[in-house]
Formats: sequence, structure tokens, C-alpha cells
Amino acid sequence: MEKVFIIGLGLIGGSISRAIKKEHPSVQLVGYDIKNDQVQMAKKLGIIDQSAESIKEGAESADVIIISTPVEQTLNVLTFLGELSLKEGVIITDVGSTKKKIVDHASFSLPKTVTFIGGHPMAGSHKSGVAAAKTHLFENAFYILTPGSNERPEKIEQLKKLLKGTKAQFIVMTPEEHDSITGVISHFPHLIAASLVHQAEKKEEMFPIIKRLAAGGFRDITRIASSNPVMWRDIIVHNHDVLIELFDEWIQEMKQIKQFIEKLDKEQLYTYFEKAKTYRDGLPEREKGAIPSFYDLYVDVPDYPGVISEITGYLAKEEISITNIRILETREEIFGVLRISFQSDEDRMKAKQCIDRYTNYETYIL
Ligand SMILES: NC(=O)c1ccc[n+]([C@@H]2O[C@H](COP(=O)([O-])OP(=O)(O)OC[C@H]3O[C@@H](n4cnc5c(N)ncnc54)[C@H](O)[C@@H]3O)[C@@H](O)[C@H]2O)c1
Ligand SMILES: O=C(O)C(=O)C[C@]1(C(=O)O)C=C[C@@H](O)C=C1
Repeated sequence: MEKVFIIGLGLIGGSISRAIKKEHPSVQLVGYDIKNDQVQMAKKLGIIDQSAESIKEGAESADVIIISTPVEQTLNVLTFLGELSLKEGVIITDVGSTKKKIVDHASFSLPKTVTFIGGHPMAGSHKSGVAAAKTHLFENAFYILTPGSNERPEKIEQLKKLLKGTKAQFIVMTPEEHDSITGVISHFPHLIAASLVHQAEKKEEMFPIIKRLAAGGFRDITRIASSNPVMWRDIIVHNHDVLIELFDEWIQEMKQIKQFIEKLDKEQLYTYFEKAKTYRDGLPEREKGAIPSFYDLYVDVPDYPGVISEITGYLAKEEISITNIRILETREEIFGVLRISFQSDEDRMKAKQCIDRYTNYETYIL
């Protein structure tokens, strides 16, 4: 029986573990995390079959090792793995949001007998921790692989087969391509989101009501600023070269819009927004399943007794009425999703904000 060792039992490690279990129930999933509460929760939720006392204990008998820690920690883990007696033929992969530093570090610290395939499932959330992990987090998302040029194709296929339950679409590229692309569509936007939040906070002294009025668009564009600061600090440090270049381009872009505004150039402003709208409207949607969505709110919940009363308790506290609630366990791939129905879109939005505030569970509207 294949043994998979997961180092870092958080949102991503937990979600990958769930997806592997679903597709390959006979695989033995062993987990390790520096935080004992995450290990205990992973066990309680059935995300891992057993825990390892140390990285050494879990790694030396594993057929596949998945590192799902923040990217700076991934470098330390790779150094440590390089000093162990790993099984012959072991595949090591990671899930980090940056690739160049990690792939370089792996080739420097791991023996040549080990296969390292960099990985990055391109979906996630601002939530962290194993309780937020879900089987279908990566469904229909891209899963980037950055194997070294000497890695054997059958090893890449073996890894894809193991990760089949993610239902992601695998795509191979170089670490440099990966970091340039994610710099534009993920890392730089994160800096902007955080900066907008800081800007609003600075204005709070002058306008104390600002926080209460910051709804709608501000919440949409700044959602990712609620993500794990350790994870993002590490990502930004790893990809600093790409980001510095993007800063220069962004500043130019801002200078240009500023000029349009200073000159009250309506035509240029219109064209600017119109072009952005056309490109944004053309972005492909990631389908999550065709479930009717009439004022329905979906909540990914860990599967334990009492979770429904926990959620309804929060809604009752804020006096939000619901018309229906049920766990969707009829469709296997969305097991653990709570569907709550409301009388109006307003109620649904209030409920979403309420659950987001009180819990770590993912909420979404289909
Ligand atoms: N969150 C996302 O949206 C997302 C998406 C794709 C990839 N990633 C990448 O996935 C990785 C994990 O992110 P996450 O969102 O799961 O974070 P998380 O905070 O939910 O989980 C990370 C876990 O790693 C553990 N950890 C830290 N150092 C460790 C060490 N030395 N040994 C063992 N465990 C250790 C932490 O205790 C934590 O439980 C990061 O590299 C991130 O860049 C994140
Ligand atoms: O949806 C979110 O909250 C995310 O930030 C997810 C997101 C992204 O930027 O798209 C964040 C980092 C990961 O490396 C991959 C996905």
C-alpha cells in the first residue's frame, strides 16, 4: 500500500489529503505539523489516517512526500529531508505559491536519487488551517507542476495519478514562467489589496464611520487582505525580483490614470474603464457544479455533529431568518457542503458576512 506523508496540515495540505483519500481510499495518509492542534483536528476530521512524531519518522518510510508549509519553511523542510535516508524512488512535491527558490533549493539539497516535482494548485482561500480544508477546493482549477529537466515522465504521471481526486487541470511550466505569471495575477494584487485596507484605516481618524460604510466593492477587492500574513510575507520575499519590476509598471499605470483625472479627460477615462471591463468580462469562470442557486448560500463545513446548530446559532444571534437548511450529502463530490436558503438576496449577503465573521468556513454563492 502506498504511503503518503503530508508535512504541514493546513488549508492546502488538508485539502490535498482529502482529495487523495477520496480517489485512493487504500493510500495510507500520514501527517505532521508543528502545531499539535492542527494534527489533532486533522485526525478528528479523518483527513489523515495517522500522525508522525517527527518529519524523520514520517519521511523515511514514505513513497510520496507532500510539503504544504509556508514557502520559507518549505526551504527548511527540504534541507532537513536532504539529510535523511529516504526510500529509493520517493517522489517529493510541494504546494508553494512560488517556485524558483523552492526548485533551486530542492536540486541543491536533495540527493539525485530523489524525484522532486514542484507543484502549485492555483486555488485557495483567505482562510487558513485544516478545519477549512475541503475535497473539492481545486476542482476545475489549474495545478501547475514545475519538474526539473532531468525528472522522468513516468514519475510526473505517477504524481498526477495520485492527485487525480483534486479534479484539477495539470499544466507543466518552468519555475521562472510560474513566478512571472503568479506575480501578475496573484502576488502583486495581494499587495494592492493590503495597501487599500491601510489607506482606509488611515482615513478612519478623520471619518470614524468609514469602516461601516466600506461594503460592496471595497470588500470584494480587499477580501484577500484577510489571508495569512506569514504565508504572504514569505511569498513576497521569494518573488521579490518579479514584484519590483511590476511595481515600476504599476506606478507608470497609476501616473497615467492620475493624468487623465487631472485633465478631466473623460474620453480617456471611459476608454480605460471600457477596456478593463472587456478584458475582465472575458476571464473564464471556474465552474463549481450546476446546483440551482435561488438565494442559496453554500458553506463548506467540517463533517462533525453539531455543525448545523453552530451555524444557525450565529444566524439567530444576528436575527437573520432562513427558509431551509440541509447538508448536501447526496452528491458525493460536495459532501460536507451546507446549503442554506433565504427569502432575499439581502438576507443571504448578511448571512454570508455573519458566517465569515464568526467562523473559518468557506462561504460561497453558486
Ligand atoms: N491559501 C491559499 O490560498 C494557497 C493556495 C495555493 C497554495 N498555497 C501555498 O500552500 C502552502 C500552505 O498554505 P496554507 O494556506 O495551507 O497555510 P496554512 O496556514 O493553512 O497551513 C500551513 C501549515 O503548515 C504548518 N507548518 C509551518 N511550518 C511547518 C514546519 N516547519 N513543519 C511542519 N508544519 C509546518 C503550520 O503550522 C500550518 O498548519 C503555502 O506555501 C502557500 O503558499 C496557499
Ligand atoms: O482566493 C484566494 O483567497 C486566494 O488568494 C487564492 C490564491 C490566488 O491568488 O488566486 C492565493 C495564493 C495561491 O498561491 C493560489 C491562489
